[in-house]
Amino acid sequence: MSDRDRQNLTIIPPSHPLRGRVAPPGSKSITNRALLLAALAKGTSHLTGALKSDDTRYMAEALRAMGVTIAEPDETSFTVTGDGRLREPAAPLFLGNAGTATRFLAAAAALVDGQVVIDGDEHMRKRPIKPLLTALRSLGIDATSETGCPPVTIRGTGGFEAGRVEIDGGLSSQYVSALLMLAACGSGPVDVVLAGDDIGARGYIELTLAAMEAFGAHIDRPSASSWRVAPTGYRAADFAIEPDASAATYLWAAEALTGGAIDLGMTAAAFTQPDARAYDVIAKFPHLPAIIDGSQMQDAVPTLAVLAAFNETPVRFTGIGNLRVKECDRVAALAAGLSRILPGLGREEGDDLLVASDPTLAGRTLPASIDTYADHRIAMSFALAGLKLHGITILDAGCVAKTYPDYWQALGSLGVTFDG
Ligand SMILES: O=C(O)C1=C[C@@H](OP(=O)(O)O)[C@@H](O)[C@H](O)C1
Ligand SMILES: C=C(OP(=O)(O)O)C(=O)O
Repeated sequence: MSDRDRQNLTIIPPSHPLRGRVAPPGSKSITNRALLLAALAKGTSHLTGALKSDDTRYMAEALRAMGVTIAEPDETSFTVTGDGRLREPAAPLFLGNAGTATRFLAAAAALVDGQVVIDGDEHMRKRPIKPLLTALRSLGIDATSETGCPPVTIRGTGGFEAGRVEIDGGLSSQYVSALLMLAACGSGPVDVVLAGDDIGARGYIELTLAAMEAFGAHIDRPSASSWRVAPTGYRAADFAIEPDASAATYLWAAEALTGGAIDLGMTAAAFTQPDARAYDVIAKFPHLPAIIDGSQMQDAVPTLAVLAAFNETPVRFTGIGNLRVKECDRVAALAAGLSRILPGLGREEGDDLLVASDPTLAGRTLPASIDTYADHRIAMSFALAGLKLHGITILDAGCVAKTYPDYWQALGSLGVTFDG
């Protein structure tokens, strides 16, 4: 099927362990950081190993609309030429449901001398951005939204007041990353300081700092919750993007569930993204721990939750409150999808997800249509259930195009077949 099809797919459980070689696509998180940093740099940057998917296309298109030249020499490369400035776009920037693009550009738009409207689809319009706007305003930037979610209007003056900015990253670490990337373009040093709840996925901040440094930024770390960013701006760089660790989790889980061997072309230890932590948890299957704290590997939680259904013993997922403000309410979507397979298999308790687990599930016929709520991770994780059960249908299977357009082909290359 093509990337854009919005069709339903029934997975036929393979009668053999999944074996073969599948290289996951480039990291979404790193590609969208690199695109922005390269766009803010003077000169030409070559990004290789990049992801080409809905989320990165939205980012690239938005940057083009702000005057950046972006060529695509091949399927995994971008050549980005900037002059250190972003220009006022002629129309609102539409960013679909790409959280990274939306949050990162809402901050970077402060560098435009003019007005930028940042908008997304109906899902993005429910994802909070107010803490980021509050922080931008404290830097003297005119940033508003009527609902606390996109659409957002930034009326920039081409710069901002350097100084100190506090940010509450409790709902999304992307707010912190967005401010950090903006901070290097100030007229003086900027202190970015965490306020309120600690951020869940700290690993994403490390990814941001590493990408900034690769494009010439200087960052001091006076404490575990503050960063001093020097006013260096960015310089063009040749930058290799590693494969996507969240995408890798589906392959690791497929391997564990079927007793197969899938060669991803790199070891789990070689990833710098937070979701690579899931590898060690998946390796324990079918003896997953009774409690899994998902806070530091949030995007891997759907993968782990579906795997947990086939575990020997039940699993409680904690630290996942902000999964409710991702592409959909993932705590609710996981509980609903699991319970569609077998009533009570998944249950919400506060913000925790309880997976009842049933080691006798494998091999059964349990017809279930899984509503994906246009969420790529719900589609990709429930496909794993279809490797062991007859009758699993993924609705709107094309939504995987957000971050892994070739997902179904990848499973197909391992011998999985589909109806639909
Ligand atoms: O910075 C990033 O690249 C990301 C941060 C996480 O989001 P939150 O910080 O909103 O939790 C993660 O879920 C998202 O897929 C990518
Ligand atoms: C939460 C996700 O994406 P984003 O916030 O970048 O839209 C995700 O990819 O699981």
